[in-house]
Amino acid sequence: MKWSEISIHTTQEAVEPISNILHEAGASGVVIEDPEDLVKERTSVYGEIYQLDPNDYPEEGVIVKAYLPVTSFLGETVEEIKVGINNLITYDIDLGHNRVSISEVNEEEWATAWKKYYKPVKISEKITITPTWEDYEPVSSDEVIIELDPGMAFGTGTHPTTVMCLQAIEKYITQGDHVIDVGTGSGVLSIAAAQLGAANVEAFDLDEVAVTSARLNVKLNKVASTVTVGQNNLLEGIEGPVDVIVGNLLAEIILLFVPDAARVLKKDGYFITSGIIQGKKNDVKQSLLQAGFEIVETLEMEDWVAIIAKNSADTKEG
Ligand SMILES: C[S@@+](CC[C@H](N)C(=O)[O-])C[C@H]1O[C@@H](n2cnc3c(N)ncnc32)[C@H](O)[C@@H]1O
Repeated sequence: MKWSEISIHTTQEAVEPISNILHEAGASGVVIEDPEDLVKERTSVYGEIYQLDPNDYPEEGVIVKAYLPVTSFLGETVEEIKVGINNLITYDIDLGHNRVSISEVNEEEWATAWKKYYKPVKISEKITITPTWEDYEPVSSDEVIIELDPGMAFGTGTHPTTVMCLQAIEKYITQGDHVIDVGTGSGVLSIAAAQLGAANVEAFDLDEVAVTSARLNVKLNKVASTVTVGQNNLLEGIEGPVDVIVGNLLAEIILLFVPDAARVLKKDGYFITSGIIQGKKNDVKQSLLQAGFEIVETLEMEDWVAIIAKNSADTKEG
């Protein structure tokens, strides 16, 4: 099959919404070329992304690439993508150069294009994420290794919003917890929660591709007895009480389900939210406080913010 590579030169802030648009348009995965990856402070403390070639990266801005099968609808799909990206301006998202280019690649190039970017990465004190094709040997006995096939849904584990969620999961989840993961993508956060001792994890995503991908990754990591994956819109129709809710979604989407999170969480349960750009941090904080949450920690990485909030209100169920 022939593949077309769509490449968008944009900003760090726009990477996540553009990735979502590409997924919605049928891209089976997204590659992010961010020059900051070449100089990340992770190198000494939290491992490194090996063998990155500076020639693959832009001098400034970020390049987001995705691969679309060449069909007779390709022209329309590309137009839809461009319109979707331009609409992001209405959410105050800086698009930078916003240069979109298309080129054709063959199947072989497509397969290797992926592999060159994904290497084992140590994300936090305990968690290392490794792509399925790498043979990774644990360095210590308590290391938590998550194997992911990143080619299918959002969540290679290395995006700053995911990294902060994983660090918060490691800190706030305790043995036996019941956890809900809203917008599971590749399932990475649910797998981490299960491996760190959660007794029960419910993972939800609106996108069918993500549900399939998360199920596959859950099986691959042998946590299917703890993690169930289902298609659902946010927390609609979900009952608690649970100990922890994690949601790595854009601020605009988090704001839609803050009251539901308070309803479903136990008193003193944690709501780990990420995917928030700096400019939207206070809106999310205010909404959390209004719903009866107490803010216990705010994490920041690049332009992104994660907020960990504790439910001070009693739930109906709990
Ligand atoms: C930024 S990705 C996060 C993926 C993964 N949890 C991670 O941290 O890497 C957001 C995910 O939320 C999903 N999503 C978006 N809107 C949603 C909704 N209304 N209900 C459930 N999932 C949604 C998207 O399909 C996508 O998989």
